[in-house]
Amino acid sequence: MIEVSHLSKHYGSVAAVNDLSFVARPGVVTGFLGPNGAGKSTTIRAIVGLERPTSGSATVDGRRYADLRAPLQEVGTMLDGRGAHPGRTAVGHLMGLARTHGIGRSRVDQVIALTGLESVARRRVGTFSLGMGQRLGIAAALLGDPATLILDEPVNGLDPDGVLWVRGLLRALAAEGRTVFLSSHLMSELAETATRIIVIGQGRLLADDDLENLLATSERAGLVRVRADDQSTLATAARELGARVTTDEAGTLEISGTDAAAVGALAARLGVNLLELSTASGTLEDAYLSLTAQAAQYASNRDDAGRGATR
Ligand SMILES: Nc1ncnc2c1ncn2[C@@H]1O[C@H](COP(=O)(O)OP(=O)(O)OP(=O)(O)O)[C@@H](O)[C@H]1O
Repeated sequence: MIEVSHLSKHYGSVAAVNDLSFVARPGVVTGFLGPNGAGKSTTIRAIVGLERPTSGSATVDGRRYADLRAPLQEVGTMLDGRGAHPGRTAVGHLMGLARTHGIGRSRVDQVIALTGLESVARRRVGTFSLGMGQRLGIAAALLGDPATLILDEPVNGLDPDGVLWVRGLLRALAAEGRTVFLSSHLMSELAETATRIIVIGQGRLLADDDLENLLATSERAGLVRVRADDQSTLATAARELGARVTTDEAGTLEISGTDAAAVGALAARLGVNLLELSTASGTLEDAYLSLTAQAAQYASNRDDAGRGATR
């Protein structure tokens, strides 16, 4: 379990992380999301002991990273897929890490097999594609069979097969009871892999919720999309019943304030033939954009209020 409690990190006058608290639980894939500069890397670096917090704390299973007896066996991290020396082979890199932690050759072979690197295990890391480098980073993170995994952008550079493989692997690792914490700027990817989402902006917590709940807050959730042979008659009637009707770029009607069954029944009463009738599900992207827009609005109101007070 990862616990971040009232964590703040200031660089001079910049508050990279500002009184941030959240918990990433075992058995769950937790996604960590935020715009560029939101403070994700700083938070992750504080969790793995690479940054000293200005105040607050970040612990793994109740202990600071620096106090872990065998970090590799407790927390697997992939902060940079290209962490290995280019002149080393994949197996050489993993053996080097394994030796410092008393991990045997058989575990090295296991993680090489698990990450699909058998055919390139003896190639120099400098010749690896971005995707192979990511697989090697994941292999290194798994080496100590840790209960907690922290992965920064794990699907970066992977081909579609690789992306599917990472999704399956991370879900399986969480299903074994591990804490899986990953950051990604690919929202659709996070929505496919994580079931809990933490969103930060300007160093502060914006949301910490189950994916399902976040998706339900998306403005598009429940929007009825319809194409028909006489859209203007249908649109007028729907508006008269109090629904809000807009048209997307492709000419499809998007109706809110009602549901698909009611729109279907209305069309039948009017004698309008439906060509398509569906209900849009929310996307993480929508939910995220509305959260970050609210945060920007709040910040600008706060700034305005501050300016007003000094006038
Ligand atoms: N060593 C540092 N010195 C000064 N400022 C820093 C330092 N590291 C980060 N910052 C600043 O802190 C803020 C948060 O940066 P951070 O890298 O944690 O964000 P991020 O969410 O990881 O962004 P990205 O998605 O772009 O990697 C930014 O304004 C950044 O410029």
